[in-house]
Amino acid sequence: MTALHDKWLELADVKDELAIRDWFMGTSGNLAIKVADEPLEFLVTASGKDKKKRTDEDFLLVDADGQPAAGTLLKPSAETLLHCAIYGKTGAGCSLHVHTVANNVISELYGDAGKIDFQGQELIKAFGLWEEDAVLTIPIIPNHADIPTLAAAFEPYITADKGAVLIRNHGITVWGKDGFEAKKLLEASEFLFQYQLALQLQLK
Ligand SMILES: CSCCC(=O)C(=O)COP(=O)(O)O
Ligand SMILES: [Zn+2]
Repeated sequence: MTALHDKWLELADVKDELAIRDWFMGTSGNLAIKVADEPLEFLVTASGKDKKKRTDEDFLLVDADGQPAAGTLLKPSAETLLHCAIYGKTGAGCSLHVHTVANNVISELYGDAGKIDFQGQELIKAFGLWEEDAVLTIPIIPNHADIPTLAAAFEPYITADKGAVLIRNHGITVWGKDGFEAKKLLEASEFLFQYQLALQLQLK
């Protein structure tokens, strides 16, 4: 089996699991997985597809600039530049972007603050934060329609091989060393968002 085939299957399996959670509403979301470092090549979801379906045209290989690495009729995700920024700046191997109601509402509630902090929550350990008083900070950036502008706003927050950034009233992008870690961070983030929204309802 080739690295490309292995990585294709790894990303397809992650995609199926996120689809079961209904995290690809209205064709939203995009996923990527690194295939090679030198030169950088990664698989990214084709733009505008129904990501709940599994097909042979779900992903295409792109280069460091997000351009197709081989002749194809498929169009890379409109948000490929964000994945390029992650692989260009870190050793991450997988990056995931989904739109959920919870991540959108949290991004709007905390958008003016530019971040949301989580402390005293067991699930922040998913991000490697094991200390008693540790704080997980998830930055929130504006949702620029122009993707190069969005990628430029996103880039300063790519500071480690794993992380998460909320895009206001749009969605979340997470990255980690492989599909397993990126999915873990995504699920942990969504748990924390849902918890925060449920808690705020109780406090009213
Ligand atoms: C229909 S959702 C608007 C575009 C978007 O935010 C997204 O995540 C999906 O775009 P893609 O080009 O990756 O299909
Ligand atoms: Zn999006």
